Amino acid sequence: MTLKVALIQMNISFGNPEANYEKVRTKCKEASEKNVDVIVLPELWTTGYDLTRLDEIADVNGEKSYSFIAELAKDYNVSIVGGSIPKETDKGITNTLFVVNRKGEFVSEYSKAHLFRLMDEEKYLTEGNDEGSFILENIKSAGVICYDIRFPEWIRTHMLDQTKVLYVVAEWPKPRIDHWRALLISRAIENQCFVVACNRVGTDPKNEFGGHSLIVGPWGEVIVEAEDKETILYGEFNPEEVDKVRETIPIFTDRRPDLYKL
Ligand SMILES: NC(=O)CCC(=O)C(=O)O
Repeated sequence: MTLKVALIQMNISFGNPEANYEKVRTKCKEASEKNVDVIVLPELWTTGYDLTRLDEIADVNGEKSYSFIAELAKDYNVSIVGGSIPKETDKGITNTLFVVNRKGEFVSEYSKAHLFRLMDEEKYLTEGNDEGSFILENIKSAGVICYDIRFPEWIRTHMLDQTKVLYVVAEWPKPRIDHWRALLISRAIENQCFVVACNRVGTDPKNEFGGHSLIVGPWGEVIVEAEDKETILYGEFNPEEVDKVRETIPIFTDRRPDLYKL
């Protein structure tokens, strides 16, 4: 079975949720016309990194964004890895990814575990403490957020249970786009999984973002890759290929956790 995915590599209107909702609505409609199974959005797509105004513009309990995405999923008969949004909770504002299926039903949510100091996240956001594993389109999957990919032990934690697809949603700046590519390819090779990674483009007052959304296969091959312009990146792959790679080089059998200081 092949999985058809669409990655919405968009510019994000700084601190302007209404403009971003409208853009996401248009892009999801366009992607759904290609009969994709899964649509993926970038990190903090409702607000961008307008962190100093999160008290005003974060989504209370994530309710508005969640219903918006659930409605789109139902209308267009598509599963959605809904990027992430700033979610106002009792414990603070989290950078939260949520996933809905084709019926618009809630599948899972995950709050970014590693906050990125270089972009002041730790001053305005509260870190998550739970894993991002879920089943989507009958495939064992996981979703993490941007800086999380620099922590191979965290990604490995998600991969120990036959997970086949890792979704990554990001706002990754252009000056480190080589890291983005290298880290994603490394995570795919070392975990023998598909990596489906959606970045944003454009600028905000402090950063220029690098795009290069991509899909990597379990041998580390780049299946499709965007440039640094706004686009919808389409890709198709068979998640079962993971099993062949894991049989050929059985790293999950050969690993020696008894030796590792983790
Ligand atoms: N939004 C992010 O987490 C950015 C991470 C990043 O740029 C990095 O170099 O890591």
